[in-house]
Amino acid sequence: MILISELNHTFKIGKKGQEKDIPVLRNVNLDVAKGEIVAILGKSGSGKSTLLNLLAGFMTPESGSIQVNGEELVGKTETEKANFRLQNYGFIFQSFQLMPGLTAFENIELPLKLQGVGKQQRMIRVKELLQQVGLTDVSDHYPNELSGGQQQRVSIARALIGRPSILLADEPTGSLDSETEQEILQLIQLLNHHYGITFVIITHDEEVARTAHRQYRMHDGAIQEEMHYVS
Ligand SMILES: Nc1ncnc2c1ncn2[C@@H]1O[C@H](COP(=O)(O)OP(=O)(O)OP(=O)(O)O)[C@@H](O)[C@H]1O
Repeated sequence: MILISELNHTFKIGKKGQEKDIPVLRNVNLDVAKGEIVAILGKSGSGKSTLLNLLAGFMTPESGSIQVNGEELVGKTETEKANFRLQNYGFIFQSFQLMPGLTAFENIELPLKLQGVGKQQRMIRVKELLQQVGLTDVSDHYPNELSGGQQQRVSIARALIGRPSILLADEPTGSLDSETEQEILQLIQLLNHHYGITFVIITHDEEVARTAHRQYRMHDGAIQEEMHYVS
């Protein structure tokens, strides 16, 4: 489903003519099968966000290949990449990124509204998602009237609105206490199990990584799959 091969990326910083190269990803290889939860672990600065940004198509790598659902992402135009994202990906962020002036229902509904989907269809789909993430009772609450865990549930429902096959999550439980973190991790597992959604989760939290089927660890821009031996 996702096949990243020989991916390299270098940032250039500093004044024109005196640029300095910052190599950030070195020969990264990674694969994610359909229906898997894969965690990418690593300390701050190891290159996790850069890898996620490349996988999302927000940046172009210096070299290498990123194939998703059989399509090569590297070389696509910005418009092609935007369409590709709409069709394949949903995003979850540490900071939820909800619109404060919209209710839970309206936040989830917004992407469909922007795509011009009719009211009747929007109602059906949003109600279905509210139920899936367990928020039916608070659908008319504004983000500041919801707990952190509930806000993250809204953002997960919003990420699912376009029926993506892959959710890309950047520290999805990073702003939550450990009890709420467990609830969100259980929701991720439920969505994976019942609806076959593939998850790529970047995190520095070993607890989060344990919910994944497989883990990769990044260190100074290099990546290695963690091996688990059963004694
Ligand atoms: N736009 C940029 N220009 C130059 N250097 C950058 C840029 N973005 C990231 N870097 C550098 O690349 C390295 C990897 O950063 P990245 O954000 O990918 O790490 P990370 O593992 O996600 O860290 P964190 O967990 O703190 O978010 C760091 O040394 C960072 O300073």
